[in-house]
Order: sequence, then structure tokens, then C-alpha cells
Amino acid sequence: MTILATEGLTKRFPRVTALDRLTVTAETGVTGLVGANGAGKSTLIKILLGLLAPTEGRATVLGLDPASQALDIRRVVGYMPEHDCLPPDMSATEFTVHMAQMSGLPRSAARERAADTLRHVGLYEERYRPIGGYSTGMRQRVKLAQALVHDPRLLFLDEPTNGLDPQGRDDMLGLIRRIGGEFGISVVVTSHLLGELERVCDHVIVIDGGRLLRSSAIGEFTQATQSIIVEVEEGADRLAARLTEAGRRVTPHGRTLAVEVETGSPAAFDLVRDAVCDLDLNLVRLEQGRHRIEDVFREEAAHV
Ligand SMILES: Nc1ncnc2c1ncn2[C@@H]1O[C@H](COP(=O)(O)OP(=O)(O)OP(=O)(O)O)[C@@H](O)[C@H]1O
Repeated sequence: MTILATEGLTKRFPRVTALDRLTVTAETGVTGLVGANGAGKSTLIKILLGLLAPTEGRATVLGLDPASQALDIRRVVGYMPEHDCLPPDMSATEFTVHMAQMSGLPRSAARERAADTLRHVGLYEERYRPIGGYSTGMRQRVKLAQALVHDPRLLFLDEPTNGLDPQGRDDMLGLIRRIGGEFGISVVVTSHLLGELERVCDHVIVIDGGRLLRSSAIGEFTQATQSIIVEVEEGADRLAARLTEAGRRVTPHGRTLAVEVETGSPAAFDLVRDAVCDLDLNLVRLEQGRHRIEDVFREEAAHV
């Protein structure tokens, strides 16, 4: 099912065109919206929520028109904004209950929903303390909880991993995967960190300068390429020479070699493993080479 669609969507600010004739659709599941800072991601989300009017073009969200049905959209959509907008003197519980009541739930149901949601996002006894004393990771969780508390069908998450350390980022990505999988809520998640979305998205939309660069299923971004990546502690040059002798094309990157092979060939893996053993090298890594989103983005950006 199509969760959002845009057609020729354009937003011009006095000094910059933030969206430039963007035509794109997204289906149910987890969709990554990827682009460098200033690419137009937040502007797109704000238009889809009816918070900003487009200069030209059209959009629908769950079949609704943001220009005339913004309130209906907000009933079924959750939004985690990029920037911090939390009241420092309230606790996570007070704030989330308040947001649930704003969405129309009676107080007792709002309290129950808020408690469940805060538990789902991983806030426990800290939820009674004022938000002003929270870490960045805890604040991101509160922002996520307020977006989820009214049980939306679709969630917009704007840079949810911003400012998090590697562990916090992993936790947030895990949560997003659960929301999309276990809870069955469709998610549109933005990031300028192209690689991190690979782990959580079914589909990726790449925009640059307000224009669509690419929209594809994640599998097409990360298709196995015809290479094996091998890393050794030392002796990469000797290993490269041995594999070249065996008729393989080898591209060295320091201690790491990319060895061209026919896709999925076990014989090629055996050849590399045997060469490492024969030369008595310490193996650090041996894996199938993959296209990463960064590579695709770089390649395509070069052609625009
Ligand atoms: N209210 C505004 N007035 C003027 N220019 C704006 C406004 N909002 C955004 N812009 C400009 O539009 C462009 C796109 O901004 P947008 O915030 O949508 O990008 P983004 O991809 O979300 O990047 P970031 O992650 O840095 O926010 C930028 O050049 C930005 O400076």
C-alpha cells in the first residue's frame, strides 16, 4: 500500500530551492530518506504534515491531502522532529501523557498508553524525573515516545540518531526496526549518515539539492558485488602477488584487498583462504564485498 506520494513537489524559499520537482512514492514498511545536510528532507516532512505549504506540486499521505486535511493526517501520523523541543521542567511521563491527551485520549487511557510507550522505547524509572536532566539518548527516546503514544499508522522520524554515541545509535536503530516489524507501523526515517539506514530500511529514497537521486528497495543498494574483501594483519602485498599469480584481479587498500570473483563462488573463497594459510598470514576479515549506500550515493551524485 502506498503511504505517501508526491508529484512535482517544489518548495522555494527566498534564497534557496529546498525541493525541486520531487516525484516519489513510498510503500508500507520502513523507508529511509537519505541526503546530505540541506538536501530538503525536513522540508519534505513538514510539507507532508501540512506544516509548510509547497510552492508547486502535490502530495498525499495515507491518501490524505496535507493542504486540506492536515488535522486528519496528524491523527494517524506520528512525528519526531529533528530539533529538541522538550519542556525541561516536565517529566517524560507528564509530557507523554499530555501529548496522548492532546491526541484525544481520556486521562486514564492516556496514562496507560504513555506508560506502555515509555517502556517500549526503553525509559523506566527515569521517566518520573524532569527531562532537563536527561542525556541526549534519553531525550531522543522521549521524542520517539510522544510520536508513538497515539498509536499512529505512520511515523516520521527526522534524524533520530543525531547526537547519539555508537551504542545509543544502535539502540535507536533497533527500536526503529521493532516499530516497523513487531508493531507493524510504517516508518519514514531520515539520516545524513547514509550507511546506517542499510540495517533498518526496506526501501531507500536518496535526495540531493531537493531532487530525487534514486528510490529503490534496499536489496538493490546492497547487492553482492563480484568481489571478496580480505584483510590481513601484515603481508597484504605478498597475498596480492599470490592471488594475482592465480589469475585474480586484486585491488589493494592498505591491509585490505578486494579480490574480483564470480558472485558467490565458494572456490574463490577457498583460494583466498588457502593462500592466507600457505603464506602463514594472520587473517582479520574475509567477506563478500557489497555495494554500500554511500557508494551508490557517491556514484549517482557524480552523474548529476
Ligand atoms: N524556513 C526556511 N527559510 C529559509 N530557508 C529554509 C527554511 N527551511 C529550510 N531552508 C533551507 O532549505 C534547504 C533544505 O533544508 P532542510 O532543512 O529541508 O534540509 P535537510 O535535508 O533536512 O537538512 P538538515 O538535516 O541539515 O536539516 C536548506 O538550504 C535550508 O537552509
